[in-house]
Amino acid sequence: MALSKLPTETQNEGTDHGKFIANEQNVLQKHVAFFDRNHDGLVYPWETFQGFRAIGCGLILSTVSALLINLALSKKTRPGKSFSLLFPIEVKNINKAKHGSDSGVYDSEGRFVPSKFEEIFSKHARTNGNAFTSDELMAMLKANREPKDYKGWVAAWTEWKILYVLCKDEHGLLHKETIRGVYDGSLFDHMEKEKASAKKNAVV
Ligand code: HEM
Ligand SMILES: [Ca+2]
Repeated sequence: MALSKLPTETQNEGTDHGKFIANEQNVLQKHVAFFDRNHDGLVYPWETFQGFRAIGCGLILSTVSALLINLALSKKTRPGKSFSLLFPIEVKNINKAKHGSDSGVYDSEGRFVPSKFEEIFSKHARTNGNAFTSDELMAMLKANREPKDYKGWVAAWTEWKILYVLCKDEHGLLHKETIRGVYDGSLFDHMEKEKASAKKNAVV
């Protein structure tokens, strides 16, 4: 076998005329690619901010999230590279930014693990089966906690809490299909379109 094209070297390097294309297998790349607003494979803090604004988050949440996410993840996704004051996140290495105390639905390569996805509902969505109440979500977070992994606890709590606040229905339920969409990032596109059309209707 020719060594010049090892799959591990090429699998995350998709580009089309200079545009970064997320790897189909690495679903975590798709989760993050929404925030790479100009598709160059890097998410800068202002792009994280723009992405949060595009899905309807307020100024304060968008600003604080952009600063914290880029400060926390930039170095991890730039192995071997020196510190950058612009705090870019490299989408192709996003699996290196995984933290502890997560659900395990993304594996260490950023792939989506269907059995883990089903497991979070069979174990924790006790009332409805296909949706979480707020209490069930908190119970899941607690169950996922690894001892003394305080950073992981905060990261997981923040991810799930923001998702819950943004996407719960009128009965306070967070649905399975919504959660599926957050894993592959399609939820963000959907929210952006909804927000844009709501704005358009408000103007007309
Ligand atoms: C409103 C925006 C966002 C929401 C609601 C959100 C929500 C989530 C959720 C629910 C998970 C799954 C955690 C688990 O399986 O336990 C997750 C994982 C992850 N997210 Fe986001 N996310 C958002 C934005 C971002 C951004 C901007 C980045 C980075 C640029 C990012 C990077 C990650 C990473 C690296 C993981 C994997 C964590 C792990 O499995 O250890 N997310 N996110
Ligand atoms: Ca970018």
